[in-house]
Amino acid sequence: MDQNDSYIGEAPAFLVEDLQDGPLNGLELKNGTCKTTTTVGDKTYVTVGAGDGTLSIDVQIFDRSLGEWVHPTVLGTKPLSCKGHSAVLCKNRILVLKKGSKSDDQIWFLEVVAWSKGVIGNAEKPIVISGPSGVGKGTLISMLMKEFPSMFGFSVSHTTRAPRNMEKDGVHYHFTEKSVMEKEIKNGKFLEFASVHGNLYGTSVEAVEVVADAGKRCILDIDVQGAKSVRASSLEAIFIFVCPPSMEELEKRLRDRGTETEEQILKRLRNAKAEIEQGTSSNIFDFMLYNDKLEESYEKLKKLLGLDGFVAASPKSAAPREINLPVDHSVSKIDDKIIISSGLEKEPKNLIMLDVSSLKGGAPGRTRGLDFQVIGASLDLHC
Ligand SMILES: Nc1ncnc2c1ncn2[C@@H]1O[C@H](COP(=O)(O)OP(=O)(O)OP(=O)(O)O)[C@@H](O)[C@H]1O
Ligand SMILES: Nc1nc2c(ncn2[C@@H]2O[C@H](COP(=O)(O)O)[C@@H](O)[C@H]2O)c(=O)[nH]1
Repeated sequence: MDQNDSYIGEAPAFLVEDLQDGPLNGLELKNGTCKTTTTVGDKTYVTVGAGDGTLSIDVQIFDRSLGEWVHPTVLGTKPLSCKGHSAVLCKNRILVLKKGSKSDDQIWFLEVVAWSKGVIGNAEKPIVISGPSGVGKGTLISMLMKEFPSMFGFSVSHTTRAPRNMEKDGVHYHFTEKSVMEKEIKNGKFLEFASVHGNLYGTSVEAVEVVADAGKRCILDIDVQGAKSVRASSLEAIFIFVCPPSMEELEKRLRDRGTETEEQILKRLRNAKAEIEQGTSSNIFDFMLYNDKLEESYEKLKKLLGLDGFVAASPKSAAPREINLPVDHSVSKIDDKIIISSGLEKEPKNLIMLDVSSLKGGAPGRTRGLDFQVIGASLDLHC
């Protein structure tokens, strides 16, 4: 272990020396370009990058009141390290700017302590569709995605159930071993998960965020327990419960679909009763949709999503706004503005002003609502 490595419970000598001078905020440490310290209350958060782009940026905490190092379990997808990074405290989160990284990988938030990727702009609220097995959720979602392919994207869940004949891994589900999924649940990969009809199902944070990253509105097809968990999470969504016209009709649809064994059909029908009771009586759902006649139900669904009379346009070619972050930069903060400046000493400074006044969402996943302005001609800006 060299002097740049950090120990759990013991402060490396060079860090103690740096930290003795009092709280440092967002400054890179003397001994390494890939380490920053940010102080929040009693704790100094040290982000450590390996610099080779393969390992992730590590987080260590120096508890100043105890004089001890803490190595926390950090939730969320971790950013890979890079040529170096800067950090600045804003709105109780640490904004980390990665040097020399791709435009969709430059801005991260460390939400004391979970990582969430910083994204320019906002996304429309995801739509959670729930209801008993066989009611027609998948059918309605397919119709919506077929008519509005550029508007909606599907959240591909993980499941431990076996694939059906026509189902493709990565398209309908991520089919996963139980032991793998249990480990991933422990690692904080899932926004929600539940045991449904004897198998594990879960929505990963990434499944929802990749859809929004592609500029589409995300649709989740999940059971009532999952909807309840999402409702309790930081993800703001619209919740729709799909009801069958009768239990007889639900049974007919399940049987006619021909994808389940007799035992599974009976299990799903038993669970349906509890789901309908919960779905219709709880405060989880914003809308009830009775799926009797398919075409009529589809029209109602479009209406409640504000899509009635809406003509599907061809995809807009609005390119995402990207910051071209200078590799060598310094960071400072004035109120809700983060000033990123580059340019050699005595040369005119190139400035990017990152506006964090409208931050939305947060860990786990993405922090949206960032905006920026470029002040200075020589910075490339892809707009
Ligand atoms: N309004 C409807 N009238 C008649 N049949 C329907 C209607 N809606 C869907 N179906 C049929 O019912 C069956 C079940 O539909 P679907 O697979 O979409 O249900 P689901 O709610 O997604 O079920 P699961 O939760 O098990 O995935 C399918 O064969 C579908 O074609
Ligand atoms: N809580 C979650 N429920 C999910 C998820 N993905 C699907 N589901 C629900 O499971 C049942 C059965 O689905 P099937 O494909 O086996 O018929 C159904 O009610 C789905 O809505 C998930 O990620 N989380």
